[in-house]
Amino acid sequence: MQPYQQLKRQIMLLATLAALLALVVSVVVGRSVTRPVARLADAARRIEAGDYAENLAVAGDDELSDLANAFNRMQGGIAEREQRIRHQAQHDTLTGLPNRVHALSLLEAALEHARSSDTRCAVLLLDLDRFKEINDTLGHAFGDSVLEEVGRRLRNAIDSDDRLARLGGDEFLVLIGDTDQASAQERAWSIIRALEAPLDLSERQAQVSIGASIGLTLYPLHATSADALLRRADIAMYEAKQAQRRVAVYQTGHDETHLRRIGLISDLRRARERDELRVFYQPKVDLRSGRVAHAEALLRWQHPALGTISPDEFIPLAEHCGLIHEITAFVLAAGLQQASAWREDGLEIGLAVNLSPMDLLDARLPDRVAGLLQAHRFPAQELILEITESTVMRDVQSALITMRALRALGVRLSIDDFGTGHSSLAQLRSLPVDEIKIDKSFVMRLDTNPEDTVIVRSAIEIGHNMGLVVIAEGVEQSGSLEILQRLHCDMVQGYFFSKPVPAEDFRRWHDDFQANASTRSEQIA
Ligand SMILES: Nc1nc2c(ncn2[C@@H]2O[C@H](COP(=O)(O)O[C@H]3[C@@H](O)[C@H](n4cnc5c(=O)[nH]c(N)nc54)O[C@@H]3COP(=O)(O)O)[C@@H](O)[C@H]2O)c(=O)[nH]1
Repeated sequence: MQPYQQLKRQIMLLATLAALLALVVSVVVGRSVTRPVARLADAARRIEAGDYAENLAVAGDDELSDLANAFNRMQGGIAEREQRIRHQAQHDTLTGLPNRVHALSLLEAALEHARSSDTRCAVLLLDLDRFKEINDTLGHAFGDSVLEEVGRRLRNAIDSDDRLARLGGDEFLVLIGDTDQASAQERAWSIIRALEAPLDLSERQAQVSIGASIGLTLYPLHATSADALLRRADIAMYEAKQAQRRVAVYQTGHDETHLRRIGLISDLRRARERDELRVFYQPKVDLRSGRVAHAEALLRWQHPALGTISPDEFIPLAEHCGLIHEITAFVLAAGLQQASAWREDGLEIGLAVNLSPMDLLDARLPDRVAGLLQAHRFPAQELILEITESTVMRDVQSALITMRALRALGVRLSIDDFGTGHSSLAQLRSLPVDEIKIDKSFVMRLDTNPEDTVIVRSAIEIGHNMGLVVIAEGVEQSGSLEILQRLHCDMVQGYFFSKPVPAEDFRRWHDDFQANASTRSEQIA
């Protein structure tokens, strides 16, 4: 029995040892599998939380190491894609510059820095001139190339500490830290100069000239919040554009004008469909025949709340917001319809219509004019289009293309506001025009200001030497009329004859004028 008991104890001992060994082995094996799996689970949680900083340590070359390597590659891929998405959300795809959203956070950061370091910073809002025409006439792809090149020029023009962004469309923002007004203005001018040379669009084998206007505000002088600084920079930019000053610093108190402007722009978009636009007519009188040669179409806006708005105020707004082509088309159509109706009714006069600077850069204008002349069966030579001298001189080459195309239709052209645009005689001689209109600022005080007589006399001589018809506008007094007759001016226009009036009043005025022809010829002759 004893040997049996001993054997049994030995078997029990061996069995216990075997069981213990199995337990130890299973714990060791289990740990070598669960530890890496737990580390992978931790890494997955980090990635989920957006933390891609740490890679998993990889040792050995078993299946678990392969899995860890795959995890690291996946983490790298996600990090890269996330970085790309973040960059795309904050940058403009065309120029690669920070976009509006990012620009605002850059501005907030710049303001925060200026506040904490008690320094000043400047906001420069840049808007390209003529970009809309380039886009409209040469196409959006061409416009995109222009924006890319402008982005490159601006990058080169700014200092390394400045921040540059594209706010959208043709609007760019430059932030300058730790600066003062004089230095910021100097920087603005160097940016303007950088855009002066024609843009070389090599991929399109084209060159295009484009200018810019910059509005400037300073923190904390002009405002302390990002929103107000940007808004006031926009006000200054508009003023720079209107006054053709290129760079303007915000002037305190100009916000109300800006608010009225914004309101008017939004109302102007609906003015036509609400039937608030009216064309008035003012006579252009031929001094030799004593007859009315043309009726000049002058637009009026009858605003339902603000009353009559002057074209001096709303035409620049229409140009700014891209409505001017629509407005010009409206005046041309309404004027031609009215003048045709008068002609059918025995009143054989021509029509004069004003073109705005932007119309002259619109390559589609000649076709539109041709279509309207045909639609109203109006003789082309009886239509005279008035273009201001400064408009033509701003971009003579582009203006010439449209002017020649209009002239080819038989339409006549007049240089309006003559004497104010500083054009040289050589430039004038090269223009395909038929008439010059001496600006009213030289004519209105002709009877009392001898210096004006000198200017008007030389303008008449210049016009006649070039074989052009000369008209003087702003004739208010009989004394001025007499001087113009003595100086052999061909035509006159002004309140002395009639203010611009609605079509029915014009017709009545004209019939009276004709009926009193003999009395008048004594007066005029
Ligand atoms: N592109 C377009 N421009 C237009 C259009 N309609 C008008 N305008 C331009 O707006 C400016 C102001 O025009 P308006 O208030 O109509 O003034 C005209 C005349 O009333 C004024 N005038 C004429 N005679 C006299 C005068 O004896 N005294 C005096 N104080 N003012 C007078 O001059 C304006 C005519 O200007 P002009 O075109 O130079 O002949 C003006 O620049 C208009 O051109 C439009 O449809 N499109």
